[in-house]
Amino acid sequence: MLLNGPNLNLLGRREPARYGTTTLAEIEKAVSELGRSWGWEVVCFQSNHEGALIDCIHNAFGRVDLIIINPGAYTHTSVALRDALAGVAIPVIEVHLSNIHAREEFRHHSFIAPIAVGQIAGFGADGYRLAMEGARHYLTVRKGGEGQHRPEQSPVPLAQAAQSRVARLRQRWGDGIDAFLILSPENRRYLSGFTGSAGFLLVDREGQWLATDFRYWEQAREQAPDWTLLRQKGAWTEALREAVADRGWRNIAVESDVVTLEQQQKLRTALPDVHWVPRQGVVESLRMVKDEGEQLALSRAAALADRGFQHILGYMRPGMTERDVALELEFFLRREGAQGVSFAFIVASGERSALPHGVASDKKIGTGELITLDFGCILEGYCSDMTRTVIFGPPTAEQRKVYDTVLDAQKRALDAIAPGKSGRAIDRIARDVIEAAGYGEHFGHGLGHGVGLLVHENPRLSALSEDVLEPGHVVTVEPGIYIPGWGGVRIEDLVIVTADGCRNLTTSPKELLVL
Ligand SMILES: O=C1C[C@@](O)(C(=O)O)C[C@@H](O)[C@@H]1O
Repeated sequence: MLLNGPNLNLLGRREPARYGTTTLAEIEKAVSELGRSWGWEVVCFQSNHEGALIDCIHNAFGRVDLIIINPGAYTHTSVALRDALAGVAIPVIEVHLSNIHAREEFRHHSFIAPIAVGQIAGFGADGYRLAMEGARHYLTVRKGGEGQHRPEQSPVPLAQAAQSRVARLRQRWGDGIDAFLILSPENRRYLSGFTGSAGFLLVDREGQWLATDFRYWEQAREQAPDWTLLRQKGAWTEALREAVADRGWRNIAVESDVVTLEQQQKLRTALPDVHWVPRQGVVESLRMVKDEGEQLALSRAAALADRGFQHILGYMRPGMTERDVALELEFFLRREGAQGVSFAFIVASGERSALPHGVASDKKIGTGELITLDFGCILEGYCSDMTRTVIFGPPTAEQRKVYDTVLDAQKRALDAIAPGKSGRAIDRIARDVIEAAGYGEHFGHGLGHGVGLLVHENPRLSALSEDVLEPGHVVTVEPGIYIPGWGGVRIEDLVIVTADGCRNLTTSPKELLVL
């Protein structure tokens, strides 16, 4: 949606030396046509009245993916316009024809800029085209999906990525190993691209085999074309025995943190001469660093969760049960293309918000209660995870204090994230803030965890963590304060560690939303 504020209807004749000669009608036409060429529908609106602009923004809730706005003089005066934009939580790009920062002092401040994705100023009418380019970039790259369209289901280029993963596995599995047997479903998928629910992988120095049963033979050929397919017809250990038979392998590594006692016995019985070498976390350590395709899938999953939050804000009312809210949220995410949810959603209100993992119950949500919503969805196999705490009705001083403490802790931890920092150090930064505010005993869990094919994986941000952050790590940052009998607050974003800090995949507003 393109919004223009007061006096911009005069463009073309208004101070042409400053604002140019292009009319608003010409700008709106150009923007609409550009949008159409990308398959977008652009709605344009101009008003000289603050209230009319605010009504238009309210109407956009749930219907519009992004707002490009030149608020005119309201830029510098209107808290109400800013609140409307923040309230509907639609991403905003602010545009000005003139460079407001090079003009009178009173034009230097914008009430809109702090809640905007970005600001474009000083390029005349061309600024609107630049804003459109910015919108396109934001919606496709940063938010991970164009417009209201379903998130693109294009597969992460797994087959290609998977080959380099196998090469890295060979480098890392250590000396004296003839082959590696992979039984973990996530590791199987990560290395081969095969998404079926059953099967195993065998990798030696030169070859790679994927065994699966009749249900998946076609799928396996398509998804894992570089793997030699072992058609499993009976017990999986039988297929394994045949595959290993004449190869002369003595030492085969197994995932010691995955293999059950029963599987261990079966392996020993099927291949008594093989020495099964325990190896822990080898593939998992590769999985910690997400490649480009994985980062894209994760950012899409996070963007969909953001849209889910926006949707549920408009749906929630006092008197609904936590379960009503969780169901609607899940239904929305599934309808918008999620393959599944990352975990059973947490919707914890009132005293229940003191339960860090208060899965949605039949409790009715009341006015004045803090409500913690912790949820995520799966796209292309990759999970998202986010938490926001909101309230119906004005917060008490204590609720505000707890909220602000958690927010401060979260922001400081986010600011500190960078390659080379330890998970323990980042956890400490958030914990110090919470301890200093007197709530130390009420923050009993770690600050964050890695997210990928599993919603909880390494690296960890916690007091016990040995992990050191690297570019490509994807972690949650989720401090919380939980006071039994009173309630709690948690705020959680999902971020990618970059070369010089982190990129936040969660873009939902973080100031306390009073519904
Ligand atoms: O009306 C306008 C136009 C403007 O938003 C611009 O586009 O440069 C800058 C504002 O300061 C001014 O009040």
